[in-house]
Amino acid sequence: MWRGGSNTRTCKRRFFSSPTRSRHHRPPYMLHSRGSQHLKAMAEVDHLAAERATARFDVEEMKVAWAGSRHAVHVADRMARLVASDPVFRKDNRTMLSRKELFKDTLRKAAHAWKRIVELRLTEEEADLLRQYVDQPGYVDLHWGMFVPAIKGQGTEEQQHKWLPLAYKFQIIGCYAQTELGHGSNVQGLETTATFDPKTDEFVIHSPTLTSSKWWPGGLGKASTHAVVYARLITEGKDYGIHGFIVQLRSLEDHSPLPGVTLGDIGGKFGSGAYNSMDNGVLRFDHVRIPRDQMLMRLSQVTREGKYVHSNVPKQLLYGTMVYVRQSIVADASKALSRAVCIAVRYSAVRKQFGSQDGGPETQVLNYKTQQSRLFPLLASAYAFRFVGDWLNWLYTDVTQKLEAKDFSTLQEAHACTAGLKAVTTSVTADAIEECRKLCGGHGYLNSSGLPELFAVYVPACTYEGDNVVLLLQLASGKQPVGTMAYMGKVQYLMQCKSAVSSAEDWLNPDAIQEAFEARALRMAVNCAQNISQAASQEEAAGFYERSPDLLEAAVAHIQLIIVTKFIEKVHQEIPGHGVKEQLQALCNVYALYILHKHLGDFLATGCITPRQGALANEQLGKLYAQVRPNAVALVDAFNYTDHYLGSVLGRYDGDVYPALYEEAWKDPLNETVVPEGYHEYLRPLIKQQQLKLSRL
Ligand SMILES: CCCCCCCCCCCCCCCCCCCCCCCC(=O)SCCNC(=O)CCNC(=O)[C@H](O)C(C)(C)COP(=O)(O)OP(=O)(O)OC[C@H]1O[C@@H](n2cnc3c(N)ncnc32)[C@H](O)[C@@H]1OP(=O)(O)O
Ligand SMILES: Cc1cc2nc3c(=O)[nH]c(=O)nc-3n(C[C@H](O)[C@H](O)[C@H](O)COP(=O)(O)OP(=O)(O)OC[C@H]3O[C@@H](n4cnc5c(N)ncnc54)[C@H](O)[C@@H]3O)c2cc1C
Repeated sequence: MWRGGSNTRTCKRRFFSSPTRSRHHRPPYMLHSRGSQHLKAMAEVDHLAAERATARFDVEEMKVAWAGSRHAVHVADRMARLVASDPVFRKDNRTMLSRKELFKDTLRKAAHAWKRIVELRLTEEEADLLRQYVDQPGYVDLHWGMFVPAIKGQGTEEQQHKWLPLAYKFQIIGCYAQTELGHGSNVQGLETTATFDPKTDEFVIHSPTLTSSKWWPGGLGKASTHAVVYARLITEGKDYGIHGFIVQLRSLEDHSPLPGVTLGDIGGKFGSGAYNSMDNGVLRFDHVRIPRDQMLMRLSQVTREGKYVHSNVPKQLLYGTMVYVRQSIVADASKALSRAVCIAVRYSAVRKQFGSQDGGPETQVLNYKTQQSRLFPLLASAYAFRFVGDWLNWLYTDVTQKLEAKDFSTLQEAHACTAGLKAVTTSVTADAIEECRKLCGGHGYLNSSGLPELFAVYVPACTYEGDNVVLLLQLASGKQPVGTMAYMGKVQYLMQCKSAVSSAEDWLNPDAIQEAFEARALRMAVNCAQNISQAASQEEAAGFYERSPDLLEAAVAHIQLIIVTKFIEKVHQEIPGHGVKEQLQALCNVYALYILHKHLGDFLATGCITPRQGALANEQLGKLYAQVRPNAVALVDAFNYTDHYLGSVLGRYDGDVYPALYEEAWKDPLNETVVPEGYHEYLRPLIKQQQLKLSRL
């Protein structure tokens, strides 16, 4: 009832472009020179072979651990290769396309993807993987990711019967129109109205103010024919708050807006290429009439007479589609992060700087301890997010089954976990992609590194589906010591326990880690509660408001505890494959001790550990980095990404970076002519003028 969608593991949401200007306009000397032959010969070398040879574990088995099963590896392999081998899905110069070209290319790719899905009779799992590997944000993401789930979760059986077959066959295209110009986070503050007219048995959908214009919905701007619109339900003169309605926006004959509907795209967004393939839209209604049965009536109904009836279920079930997407965003975080880390690790193994003695080899930058201390925690985080994402998917499935049986007991826990994990994993991932760009030095700033676009596509995840700060503040309400909060039941012990760690090796004990993280999270929560009651002698809300920055930090501590706990639990399981478990154990320790080191202030201020124990954790972290180093390239190989999906000259599997960088540069439109456009207009007159001046001197 609450979930809106299929619980297939969901992932990225992008669709991509074919280059329309991919000709190499190289100067003649490039085409026939010895240099060119040299580049060709170089391309046959696997520059990372030596790195792969040092791995102390079975990479194929690690692929299984990462993907979740042998079947998952196999299906992902097939879909990735299907996309990589199809010229329509080329994406190598997407950042050079104009907005219009990019959007048209997105439509083309989506149509082609659908054709292949139908021709090959792909399963839902395969189709979704294909969508991910096409890797270009587009209307289909919102159609499948939010429109369909909203109808499934909030529509009655009859409504599902009527609308879902149309959506499944793309006879209609839908989007999720909730956010308005004036309100996004505050859903209860939305202004669009849906007023019931008993005379005609219709709702009148209206945008009463400028700020009530729908603003942001993906797929709305140009593609969608329909939307699930969230509006204030008014009947018998009373406002019953926000409800969902299916509204047709465009003609199914010629795609023109229906009478009373004004809509368009909201304009260019951050970065080149990136999320600009998506038509985020604006929408206004001028007294648009829809039949009463287009209100999504699973949770509450309006009768023919106009009487409002609310089923005996929590009203927050209306937010179910958002919860569904939030859990899929957590699964996606590990994908985006692992892509960035894969690029940075491979490139760091190829790149050499300094350290040459008497003409000997220079040092691979991956050997610098500073590079390791910046990069390996991100590698560990990718694995940590992967496993916590799997767990969250399980939790989501579990709560959905309970809700079907009218058991609402785990609703709050599921909401808090999805909100908190969405906030923490997306914030860390966005920062980590930028860090990976820096880890790749100057070349990381080139579009051909893949990192600028990955960042630009990813960073709005910190905002959409709930601003991360707003979501973290949700954790502060309604805490009961159940599920992931169960440790709070040990309040007496955790408030006074002292860590027994006395050597660096002691930090390898999962119980020591677990206890320190539990004590820190609990003490921060208790401190907040005490401070709130002190700050607000009169009213709790005032104290909450006053101490909300501390609440944020306490919420992050709680979520980090969940991530650490789920990683530890994963490593305790049976994991087949030579050395696989040991590597995951090392990464789990890196993740936990890195968080401990980074947030040392919290652990010290709450008295969970001593400064000496903090120093020992850092000492152990250094040892773990040395352990990870020979396995680093193999650990990113285990993500099993094709070069097409990575889309990075720096992250190439063969590590043959320099010829690729060199080749890529010549594809830039600026290199289509040897003498640039504008030379005769602006450069030549300037130079000539200066020459003339000089000759007069
Ligand atoms: C061609 C190819 C074909 C391929 C076919 C393949 C098919 C495959 C199918 C799978 C595809 C999957 C694709 C997925 C891809 C998805 C891509 C998505 C891209 C992202 C787009 C982004 C979209 C959006 O951004 S939509 C808009 C999102 N907006 C928000 O998130 C708004 C945030 N605000 C809120 O959520 C709320 O307003 C909130 C929670 C901040 C405050 O709410 P409110 O004011 O009502 O409540 P409170 O007073 O704060 O709380 C009261 C009470 O309720 C509890 N509560 C709040 N929310 C919930 C909840 N959701 N559940 C349960 N409980 C909740 C809250 O904790 C309080 O509890 P108390 O106990 O009373 O304290
Ligand atoms: C790329 C993209 C795609 C999107 N797609 C869709 C879509 O398909 N459908 C749809 O309906 N919407 C969509 N959205 C809208 C998105 O869900 C909202 O932008 C998001 O929920 C944040 O809301 P807001 O813009 O109102 O931010 P605001 O709430 O205005 O945030 C501004 C600042 O205020 C702070 N803030 C707000 N409230 C509080 C508080 N209570 N306490 C402390 N700080 C607070 C925030 O932390 C932030 O720093 C999309 C947005 C983006 C960027």
